[in-house]
Amino acid sequence: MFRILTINPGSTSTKLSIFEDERMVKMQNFSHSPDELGRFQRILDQLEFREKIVRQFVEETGYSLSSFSAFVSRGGLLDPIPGGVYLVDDLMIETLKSAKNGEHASNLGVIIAHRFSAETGVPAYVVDPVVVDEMEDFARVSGHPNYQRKSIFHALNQKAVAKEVARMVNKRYEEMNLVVAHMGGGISIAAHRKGRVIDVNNALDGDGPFTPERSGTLPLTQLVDLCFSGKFTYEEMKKRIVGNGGLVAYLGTSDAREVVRRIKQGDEWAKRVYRAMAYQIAKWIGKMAAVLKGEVDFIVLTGGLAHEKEFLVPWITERVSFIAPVLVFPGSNEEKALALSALRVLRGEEKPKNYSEESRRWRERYDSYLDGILR
Ligand SMILES: Nc1ncnc2c1ncn2[C@@H]1O[C@H](COP(=O)(O)OP(=O)(O)OP(=O)(O)O)[C@@H](O)[C@H]1O
Ligand SMILES: CCCC(=O)O
Repeated sequence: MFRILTINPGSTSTKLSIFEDERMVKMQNFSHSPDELGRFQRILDQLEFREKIVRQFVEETGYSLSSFSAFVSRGGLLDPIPGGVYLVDDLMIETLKSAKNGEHASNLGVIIAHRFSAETGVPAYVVDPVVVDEMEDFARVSGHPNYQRKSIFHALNQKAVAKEVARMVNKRYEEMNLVVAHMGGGISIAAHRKGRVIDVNNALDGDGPFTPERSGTLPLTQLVDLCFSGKFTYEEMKKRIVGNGGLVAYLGTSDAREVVRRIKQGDEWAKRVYRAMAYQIAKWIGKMAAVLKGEVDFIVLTGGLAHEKEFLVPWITERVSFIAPVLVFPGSNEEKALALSALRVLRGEEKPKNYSEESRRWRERYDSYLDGILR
């Protein structure tokens, strides 16, 4: 029997679980209030706080860290790599500690898993980090040679749900074309072609539909004007894009349940904003259907917002169901996806990838793309 600890830190939560083979024996979602996290200036400063939670969670089960077969975490803002399972290595930790690709709560999970591994000799893995990049070169072209589109998205849940759909219809993921919309605090909408995510909005950097807490794509010239108006600092402008954008900016809440409550009480403004979010999501699904040349087996809605079946899901569905059947997988399948990936490696069914090698290979391909673009 293999015992696996999954570590999944999000912007407002730390989700932990323990699996024994395929069986989940414990799962807990620790929510962190803005007050609790507000005392930390940088995400990296939360490391000890989050690590303590993980240690306590394990201690309460009565297991020792050395009784585990693997520690596995959702990866963070590493250098771009293809999807898969990766052995955590020193280069990964260096990349995340330097935050050279930015800060994200998922950076912490990898560092914690690596610490546990150093302490016990048990291997640590990362699965489908947010930087998974399988984009076609076409999709990287932004409209100006100085700017390249990037692939940053909910790779772990997107791939887990896509594989679940394939299983459901007795096909392999590599045989299917899907448009998957992960709709959480951030929203990513991706074209999966035969097992590769060939295009997706950058869910973290102001690209895509607006979301509960992010602005998505904004009118560029207005944004530039505001940046140079002298009214806002760099940090304030960034916060308008991620954190205080979207529903938070329009309605003062990121909670879809609160928005639904207001709509039911007759709040027409809340209804208009929420409907606009559904409209933008539908437009991005349409874009990804065009990427797949209309050859779409299913459209898949997932993430926390996919629970909201009274307004949001029907509003999206009415605009996109002409493309392909719409499937709804509320919430996320991340814990199971992490554990099953580690299990495949532990059983010798899959070989973990090497981060240093894959990121170097990606960089070489990217450099040759850039040579073409900047020529
Ligand atoms: N049962 C539910 N009914 C309606 N809305 C819900 C429900 N559960 C969660 N949501 C909404 O889903 C959104 C958050 O989704 P989720 O929990 O997937 O986000 P997250 O994990 O914080 O961020 P991300 O998915 O971007 O990593 C919020 O707007 C929340 O109000
Ligand atoms: C970018 C993917 C994860 C998130 O939205 O925070």
